[in-house]
Amino acid sequence: MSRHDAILVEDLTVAYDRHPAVHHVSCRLAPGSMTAVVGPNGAGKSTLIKAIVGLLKPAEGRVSTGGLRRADIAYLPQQAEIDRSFPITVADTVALGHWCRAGILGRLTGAMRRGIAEALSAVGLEGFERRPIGSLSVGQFQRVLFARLLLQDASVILLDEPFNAIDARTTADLLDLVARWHGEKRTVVAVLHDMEQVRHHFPDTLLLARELIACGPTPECLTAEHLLTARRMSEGWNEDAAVCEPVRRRA
Ligand SMILES: Nc1ncnc2c1ncn2[C@@H]1O[C@H](COP(=O)(O)OP(=O)(O)OP(=O)(O)O)[C@@H](O)[C@H]1O
Repeated sequence: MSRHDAILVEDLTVAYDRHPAVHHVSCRLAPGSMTAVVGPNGAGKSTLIKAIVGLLKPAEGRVSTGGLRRADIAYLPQQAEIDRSFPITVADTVALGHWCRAGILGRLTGAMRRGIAEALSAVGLEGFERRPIGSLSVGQFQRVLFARLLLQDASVILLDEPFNAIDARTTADLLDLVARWHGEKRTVVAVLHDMEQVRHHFPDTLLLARELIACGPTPECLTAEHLLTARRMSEGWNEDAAVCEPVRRRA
């Protein structure tokens, strides 16, 4: 695991067809922090995560990932964005965690295979190596993706709605893994909808409604007042008319 400086988001605007989904957001995610990203539907949470990973380019502002290489940043997209019809085994899916580091031309060594077996055991899927991923339940597949994250050994781990449609038992097991990563001083950022989960497990929160409402210790961010502000801003947002001024000046 590589050490890194804080992740800095500075005056970030990310737009789709020039309509901003994230609007002039600035925040700092300290190394080793564990932050929940929350906000109403369509608030820009996934967009912010994708911009931090580098999958979306800023229309304005910038993201600095503390001197890390792309391989040091692990990203788990929403399950809905992952094609499970691809005929690939559990072992090969988990092995992708190695390829992120070794490159796809590397060979699976005996040590790597042991690593895969250990990671599967850690997520409660011992002996699942040969199963095709298409045959797994939603919860089992999420466990596989967490095993892959374990192998990737990244300094920064970004999770987009990791517990959406996941059963309570699996959620509890995977939350334990997230807490373990936090204990290992990795930087964890997770998009979440369950406020109780956030209050219980995430020391820091970033509340978004396209613009930043609050960022910092969870008890200070998740106040009734901030949540109301986020809801009102989200309801008041005009999808069609909101071409970002700085973007328009540039065009
Ligand atoms: N690929 C895309 N093309 C055009 N617009 C998009 C695209 N992806 C997202 N958007 C729009 O950007 C806005 C923010 O979407 P985003 O998915 O980032 O929000 P979110 O907070 O993650 O939402 P949810 O909680 O519903 O998952 C929404 O209005 C959405 O419709």
